[in-house]
Amino acid sequence: MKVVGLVGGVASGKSLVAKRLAELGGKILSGDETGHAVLRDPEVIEAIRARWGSEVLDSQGQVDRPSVARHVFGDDKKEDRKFLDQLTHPRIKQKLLAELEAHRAADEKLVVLDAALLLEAGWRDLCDVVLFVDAPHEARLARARSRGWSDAMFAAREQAQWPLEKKRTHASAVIDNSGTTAATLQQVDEIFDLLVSRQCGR
Ligand SMILES: CC(C)(COP(=O)(O)OP(=O)(O)OC[C@H]1O[C@@H](n2cnc3c(N)ncnc32)[C@H](O)[C@@H]1O)[C@@H](O)C(=O)NCCC(=O)NCCS
Ligand SMILES: Nc1ncnc2c1ncn2[C@@H]1O[C@H](COP(=O)(O)OP(=O)(O)OP(=O)(O)O)[C@@H](O)[C@H]1O
Repeated sequence: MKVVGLVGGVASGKSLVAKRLAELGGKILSGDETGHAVLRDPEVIEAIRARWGSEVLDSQGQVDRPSVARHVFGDDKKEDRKFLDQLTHPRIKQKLLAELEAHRAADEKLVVLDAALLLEAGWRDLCDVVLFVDAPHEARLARARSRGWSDAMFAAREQAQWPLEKKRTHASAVIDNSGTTAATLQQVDEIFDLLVSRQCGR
């Protein structure tokens, strides 16, 4: 089984690449979705309530993510972000490991780990290869706007991550998503062929 990690800037196209790899037979693990599951853990909810108060919980007692986001993204919020990362990242890794083991047991050929913070969180060792999805700042900003993010939200999340050049140097290959989606999907197909098909004896 090959595990492919996807990294890149905010709104660079990681989900687009992941979706194509899934169409080609890969199984997707999402760092964001696994993080959301961790926020439903009662121990995590209690730690969050103790730090920021009941106002970050909704009427069902679940974590209200936009409220937590306001506490952790921003230049002056490093300590709060560190708190959240230390609370969630080990639990996310544990879940990812369990899912990887289940896929290995089912003899899956390819698993895709779509996780913006894969490198920052120290999950590189879960992957055989890491692909960096590249797109210019302006395109990413425009794509983020079209999914409802303000420019401030975009900048604050970007600043909370490694600089893109640093991410790129830790990747095994780069996918250029500065053009049409068709051009990107073509690159994904080629990489998939290298990763899986040829090794399966075709
Ligand atoms: C802060 C939270 C509550 C905001 O939730 P929200 O629904 O608005 O965002 P979502 O989880 O979908 O993440 C969207 C993007 O934000 C960025 N992001 C999320 N968490 C972080 C972080 N701790 N540091 C830097 N960037 C982050 C990533 O680019 C991610 O792809 C949530 O992201 C969270 O619990 N983060 C900590 C866990 C984590 O690191 N998750 C990402 C794993 S890849
Ligand atoms: N080549 C492209 N041309 C036009 N739109 C694109 C292209 N690639 C991605 N998009 C659009 O840009 C947005 C962001 O893409 P996507 O969700 O794949 O990025 P992401 O890296 O997974 O984002 P994040 O991790 O920040 O959630 C989506 O709305 C997607 O449809």
